[in-house]
Amino acid sequence: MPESFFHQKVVWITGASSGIGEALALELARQGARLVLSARRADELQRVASATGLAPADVLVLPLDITDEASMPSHTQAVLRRFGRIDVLFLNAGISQRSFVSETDLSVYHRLMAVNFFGVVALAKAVLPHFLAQKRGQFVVTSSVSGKIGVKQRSGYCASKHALHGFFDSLRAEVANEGLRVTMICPGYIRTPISASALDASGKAYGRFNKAQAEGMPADDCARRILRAVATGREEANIGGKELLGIYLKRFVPGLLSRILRQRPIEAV
Ligand SMILES: NC(=O)c1ccc[n+]([C@@H]2O[C@H](COP(=O)([O-])OP(=O)(O)OC[C@H]3O[C@@H](n4cnc5c(N)ncnc54)[C@H](O)[C@@H]3O)[C@@H](O)[C@H]2O)c1
Repeated sequence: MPESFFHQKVVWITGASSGIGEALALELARQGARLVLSARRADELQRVASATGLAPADVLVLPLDITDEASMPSHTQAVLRRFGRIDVLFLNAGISQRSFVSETDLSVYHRLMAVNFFGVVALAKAVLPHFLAQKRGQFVVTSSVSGKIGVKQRSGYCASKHALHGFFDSLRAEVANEGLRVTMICPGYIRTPISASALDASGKAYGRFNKAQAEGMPADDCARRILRAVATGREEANIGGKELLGIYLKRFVPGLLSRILRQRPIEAV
């Protein structure tokens, strides 16, 4: 990958306070990007900003709650006032789920869709007019293997990630001739604290670290692969270990995948 791709680019990352977003921030800084770091916790974003080693002029800490849809245009204006443009938008913030459909409160589905889908759509729509005006810009969306297949205890999470593919495939078709790009990232198991903040059946934090993530791909390795996919203009990239096999089974032998997923013990997910 030409590491110069991100040099001096203005890159906005949501979910930058932890996990994949934090790893993206550190690697992008190393590759010479200017960064906007967003998530809810200002102190954690400040910690990441310091860790990048960027000069204050090259990094903006912009706390936001992605579910506050109405505030996305003003946050976008704040970035434009500071840097004058946005080149790449990483729509990465997200939360997961650990609960069976039969036990899950409807409010949990609303929350998952608010964070993982409607918040993402709201920010993408706020930035879109700017991308169209400059006839350039790249949306990078962190979906998941769960955006391609449905698995136990993730009904709302899978639904929200599947929805992203429908929305952003449509957007890609609409704006491709305007010079805009959309890259969908489908990670498998990545070593981050995502399971700790996952919602249980009543919407409380699950609070535990799952073995699958603990033994997954290191977040910095994932971040480097994401950046390679973005720099080479990929429309979609699957990143992870043997769990990616599920995506290919779904495409070519869906009946076999369905049998495997039915028999899969809960502890393995
Ligand atoms: N870790 C994995 O195995 C894995 C696999 C596939 C996809 N993903 C996806 O990767 C993305 C990043 O997750 P991660 O694994 O780094 O987990 P993480 O929990 O470490 O990071 C999630 C980030 O999203 C932010 N966030 C959550 N709710 C928010 C809100 N309402 N407003 C603003 N920011 C909010 C968090 O503060 C955090 O910065 C998510 O979209 C997740 O679905 C993760």
